[in-house]
Amino acid sequence: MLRLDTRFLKGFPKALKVYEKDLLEARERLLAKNKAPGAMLGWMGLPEDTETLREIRRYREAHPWVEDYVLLGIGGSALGPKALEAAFNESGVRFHYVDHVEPEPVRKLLRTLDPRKTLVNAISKSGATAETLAALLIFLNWLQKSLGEGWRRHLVLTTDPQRGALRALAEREGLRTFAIPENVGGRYSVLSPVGLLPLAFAGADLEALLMGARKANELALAPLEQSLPLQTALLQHLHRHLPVTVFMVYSERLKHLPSWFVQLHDESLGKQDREGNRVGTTAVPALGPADQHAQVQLFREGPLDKLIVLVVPERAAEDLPLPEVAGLEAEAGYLFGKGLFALLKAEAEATYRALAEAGQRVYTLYLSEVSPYAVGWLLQHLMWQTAFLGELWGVNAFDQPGVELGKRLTFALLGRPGYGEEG
Ligand SMILES: O=P(O)(O)OC[C@H]1O[C@H](O)[C@H](O)[C@@H](O)[C@@H]1O
Repeated sequence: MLRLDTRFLKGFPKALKVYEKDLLEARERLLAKNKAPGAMLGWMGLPEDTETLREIRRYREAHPWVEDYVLLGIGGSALGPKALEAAFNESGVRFHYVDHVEPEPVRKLLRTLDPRKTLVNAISKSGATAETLAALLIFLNWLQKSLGEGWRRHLVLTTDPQRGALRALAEREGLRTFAIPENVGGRYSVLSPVGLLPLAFAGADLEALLMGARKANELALAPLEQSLPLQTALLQHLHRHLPVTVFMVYSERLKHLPSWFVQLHDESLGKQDREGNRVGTTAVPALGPADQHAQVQLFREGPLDKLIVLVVPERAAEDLPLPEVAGLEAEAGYLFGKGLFALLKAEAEATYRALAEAGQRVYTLYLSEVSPYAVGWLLQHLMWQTAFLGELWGVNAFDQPGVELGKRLTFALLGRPGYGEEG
C-alpha cells in the first residue's frame, strides 16, 4: 500500500479543489496521446503483460546454472533493475552492473568471474549507447575466448524489437533476446524485460510487483479524491517555483531507488517548453537515516528552496529487538527492548517534523512495507506523476533532446565516421 501524508502542507486540500479542472484536463490530454502514432506510453500497459512474464519465467528455469549475472546497460537500462534487485534478491545469484566505463573495476570483475556460471545481459533500447556497446565488446570477446562455441548460451540481449546494433547482432548470431516494446522509453522500462529478466534471476516475486503497478494504474485513472498520482503531481506542481525536489528514502534496501527517480524526474521534465522557457526542478537523492548525518543540516538551516519528499515504510517484515547490554544503560538504555525498526520509524517521523518546523515544504509517502507489491506500486505511481507533470508543465516527458550534443561530441572525439565536424 501507498499512503500520502500532507499534514504540514495546510493549503493542500483547498488546492486540490482549485486545481481540479487543470489536473483532470492534464490527464485527458495525456490519455488522448495514447492514440497518436509514436506515443511513448507503452509503460502504462506493462503491468498487464502476462505473456512476457511467462516467457521470462521459462528462460529463468532453463538456466539454473547461473551464479553470476552481469548486467551491461546504463541510465534507464540499469537504474531500475539495480534498485529492485538490491531490495529483493532472494536467490543468492550475484549481480554485477557495468554501467560505467572505468577499466579497473571491469578488469577486477573479469578476474573474479567463472564464465561457465555467468550470464551476461546487455540491455539497450537504442542499441547505440557507447558505454553499453563498449562493455558488450569486452564481455562478448571474453565469453568467446573462454567458452568457444558455447558462448551464445551465456549472452542474452534486451533491446528494441526491430532496430539497433543489438538486434542486428542477435539476428546474425542467433542469440536469445527479450524485447523492450517500441513505445516504452528507457526510464519508463523497469517493468519490461529490462527489469523483469534480472529480477527473475534474483528470485523476486514478479507477480506481486506487477500487481502493485496495476494498483497505481487504477488510482491514476480514479476520481481526483482517490487519484494518488494526480495528487502528488499537484504537490510537485504547486512547488515548481522551488528549484530542488529532494527524494529521501528511509530504507537501506531501497538505497538505489533515489537514483532511478532522479533520472525519471530530471530527464523527463528538465527541458524547454513550447515557448522556449527552461522548466524543471532538480531532484536530489537522499537516504535516511544516513543523510540525517549529512544533508539534513542543509535542509534544516540552508535555503528554503526545496520540496522534500520522504518515502517511509510503515512495517518491517521482521523487526530486530535491541538487547540490553550491561554498562551501556546511561547512553543506550532508552533503546533497550525496542526494535531496530522502531528507531527507523522514530527517525523518519522526527525528520519530517523538524523539516516542517524549519519552514521547508515536506510531505511523506508511506509504503505499507518494503515488498515487491508496494514498491511496484510506488514505481508506477512515480511514472504517472512524471507523465502528469509533463502535461502540466508543457513539456514532452518522453524525449531527451538535451543529451544528444554530448553524445555527438563523444563520437567526434573518438572519430566515429560522420561525426568529424564537431570535433
Ligand atoms: O537503453 P539505451 O538506449 O542504451 O539508453 C540508455 C540511456 O542513455 C541515453 O543517453 C538516455 O539519455 C537515457 O534516457 C537512456 O536511459
